Amino acid sequence: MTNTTEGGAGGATTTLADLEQRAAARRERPAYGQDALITCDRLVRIFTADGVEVQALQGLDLLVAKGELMALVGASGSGKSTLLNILAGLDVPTAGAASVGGYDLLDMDAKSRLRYRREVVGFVWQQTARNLLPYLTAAQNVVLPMQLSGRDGFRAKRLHAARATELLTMLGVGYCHDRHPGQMSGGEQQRTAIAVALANSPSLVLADEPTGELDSATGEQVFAAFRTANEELGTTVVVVTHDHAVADAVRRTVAIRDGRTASEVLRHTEIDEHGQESVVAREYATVDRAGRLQLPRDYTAALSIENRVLLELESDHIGVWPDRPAPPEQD
Ligand SMILES: Nc1ncnc2c1ncn2[C@@H]1O[C@H](COP(=O)(O)OP(=O)(O)OP(=O)(O)O)[C@@H](O)[C@H]1O
Repeated sequence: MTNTTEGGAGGATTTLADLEQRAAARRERPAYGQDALITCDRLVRIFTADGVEVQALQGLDLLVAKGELMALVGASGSGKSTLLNILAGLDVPTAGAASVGGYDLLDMDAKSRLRYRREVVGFVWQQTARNLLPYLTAAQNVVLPMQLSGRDGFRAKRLHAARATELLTMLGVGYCHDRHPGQMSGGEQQRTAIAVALANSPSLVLADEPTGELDSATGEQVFAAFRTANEELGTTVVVVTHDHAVADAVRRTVAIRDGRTASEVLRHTEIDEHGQESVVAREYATVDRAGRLQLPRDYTAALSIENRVLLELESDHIGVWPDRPAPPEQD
């Protein structure tokens, strides 16, 4: 039997066998985010302050693969810190789904939340003073999270001390081993903070504006330390930043607008016919799970697009046209 239906845009004929094939392909498609380290699926976070609701995240979708080094950017108030706090296990979303390394961030009891925060994720804050305890040396600061995660005894102590030395050296601040934060520069403190975040070998390190308080040369050194952690240890790194030098130095920069991922820039290296290497950046708009797309504001403004557009499906692209009033009918 060959039932046929008229297809949508092109009016092509679809057979029953085609439909069965499509249904089978859909069944076999891997689940959303199956291979990702971070999966955010229609994530919502609503805050209520003085009886007023603020929708900080409004159905945010994001996948981050294991081993990525990526940046999150966006205007003030777009929801970046809210997302980072959720991924850090410090805040709980109102709705949607979020998981990191198999931990469901909406459904963790107090014990697993503590284990998650100690062992799966490391965090570096913008304020250097918030990252380190002032009365401990750099090495003691790095040892602390290892002690807190429960391993103790003489052998453990030796291993902790050796790991602290190794991490500080790897990040270029081995010479700060016995210094207190007050005896270190802002950049040295931030690199030590990265060592602290890496102490328990987390899969993920999150950083909120880690170069925000630093001059550009020092900021570059701190970013280089994140890159070292990513390349040497394979740690996935997500950095929220307003710093163009950081946003331009990663392979993937995701922009958040009004609590949703709006666009992303992907960069790759190309080699021309003379063997010259150059980094090529392409900007993409994000299509969410429901097929929604945010058009860039300057594009909509340039064509005076307001509340609707005409769409035309072509064989290899979709045309988006401003809605123009129909010309007056001729008598
Ligand atoms: N605890 C809270 N209570 C009430 N509203 C909040 C709370 N935290 C964040 N918000 C609101 O949620 C929205 C998103 O805030 P968020 O801090 O995530 O933005 P952001 O993109 O990190 O901004 P910035 O770049 O200025 O740090 C803002 O409107 C903010 O005022």
